[in-house]
Amino acid sequence: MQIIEDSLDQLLKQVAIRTNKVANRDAVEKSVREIIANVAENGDAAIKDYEKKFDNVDLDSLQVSQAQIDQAYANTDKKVIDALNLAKRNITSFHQMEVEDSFVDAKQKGVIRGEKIVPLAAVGVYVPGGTAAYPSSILMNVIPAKIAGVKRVVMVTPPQTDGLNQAVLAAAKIAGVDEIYTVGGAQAIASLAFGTETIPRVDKITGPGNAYVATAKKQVFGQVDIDMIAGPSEIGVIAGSEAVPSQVAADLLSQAEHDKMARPILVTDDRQLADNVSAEMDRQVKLLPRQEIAQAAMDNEGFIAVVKDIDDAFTLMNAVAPEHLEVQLPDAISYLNQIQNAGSVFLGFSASEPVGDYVAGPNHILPTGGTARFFSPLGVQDFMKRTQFVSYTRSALKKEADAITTLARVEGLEAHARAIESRFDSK
Ligand SMILES: NC(=O)c1ccc[n+]([C@@H]2O[C@H](COP(=O)([O-])OP(=O)(O)OC[C@H]3O[C@@H](n4cnc5c(N)ncnc54)[C@H](O)[C@@H]3O)[C@@H](O)[C@H]2O)c1
Ligand SMILES: N[C@H](CO)Cc1c[nH]c[nH+]1
Ligand SMILES: [Zn+2]
Repeated sequence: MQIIEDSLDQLLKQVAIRTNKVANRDAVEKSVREIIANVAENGDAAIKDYEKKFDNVDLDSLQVSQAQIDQAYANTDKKVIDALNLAKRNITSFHQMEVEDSFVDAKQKGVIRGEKIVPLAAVGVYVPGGTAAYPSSILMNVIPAKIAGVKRVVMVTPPQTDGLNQAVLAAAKIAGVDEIYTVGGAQAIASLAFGTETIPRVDKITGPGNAYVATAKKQVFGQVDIDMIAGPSEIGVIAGSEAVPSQVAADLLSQAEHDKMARPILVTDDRQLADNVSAEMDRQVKLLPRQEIAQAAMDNEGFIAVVKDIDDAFTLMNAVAPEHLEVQLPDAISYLNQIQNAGSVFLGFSASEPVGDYVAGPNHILPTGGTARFFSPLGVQDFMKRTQFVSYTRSALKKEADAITTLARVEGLEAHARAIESRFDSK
């Protein structure tokens, strides 16, 4: 990967240029807009056309039957089922800690105030499936939704030319998905946002995907809620001279292999480590089955930055705001409060990123493209909404009536003031 060694100011400028490339984004946005409009107008027929065009599959039916799901579960290797169940246990125990409670406050005489938290009624979860299958992303999407209490979890995933992926269907059964439709890309997002003859319209769409999926979610936001922009994977590693080059390289490649647009970044204060990691990546990438994808990500999106010291490394990484951040430094946990922007953080030499992809328990559906500045990991809160309520007795209202009517008249809203005063008119 390209190594850049410069002052912090220059490196910050480079990061801004690299992470704000618009050329590619414009082309994707245009084609996604067309796909969404076509699906909104032509429903299932448009979906089937796109599935032929992009995934090379002729679809008769879009929905997967319960019998197909049960059969897939029976076909799946017990070792895979056991691993999925272990992941499920850890994801469940972690996400149960996120549950928030409703509250009621009755401290003021005659006034009751509160906030009621309810699950969303129907959500659509996107499970990627273009160049790899993602059973783990089903668990990450669906377990928090079910903990929240969502009744209708609708899963969409691209169809495959060689039939449905059996581990994906098995994971859907383990996670408790309610309905599955084989549709992918922007057309899947459009179908969940607008509804078609077969696919129900949902209240919110969650889940990761490639640039087409992430862009489509952005475009349908408002018609439907979305969780975040969870696009092509990213890994930032901050490492010093104590890190092992072959391990740093392996971790960077673990995310590079997701997508040609994935982004592996190393920031270090040690030029020798930078050279060694670069050489290791060149060696290791040739040994990977997904070499072509990982190499493209390294060439197009990846870089190694050499900074003056570790404080500068954190400043630069906070500007990148990576989806995943590994801190490969001694006493890594002591750096936690230097991290402002990252989707998920992996502390220490053994916390290799894939531990979080599969089993640790925190969610692996995470913000990308610099959006970790303001988005959070997917969680139980994403599947719940809040409604607030108040109740006043007449005498409690009387005490505050003057303040209400004063504020209403300051805003020129006479009807508001009279609504309050009508409670005290003598008739
Ligand atoms: N950020 C996260 O939390 C997270 C988690 C897991 C995976 N991911 C990312 O998910 C992505 C998975 O990507 P994938 O491609 O394997 O599967 P995907 O399901 O996201 O995308 C496949 C779909 O893309 C559409 N598509 C492909 N080329 C197109 C084109 N030229 N025009 C219009 N549509 C087109 C097709 O409809 C296809 O069904 C990767 O980028 C990976 O890094 C991100
Ligand atoms: N690293 C991905 C999130 O960017 C999640 C994943 C699923 N399977 C393997 N990895
Ligand atoms: Zn991964």
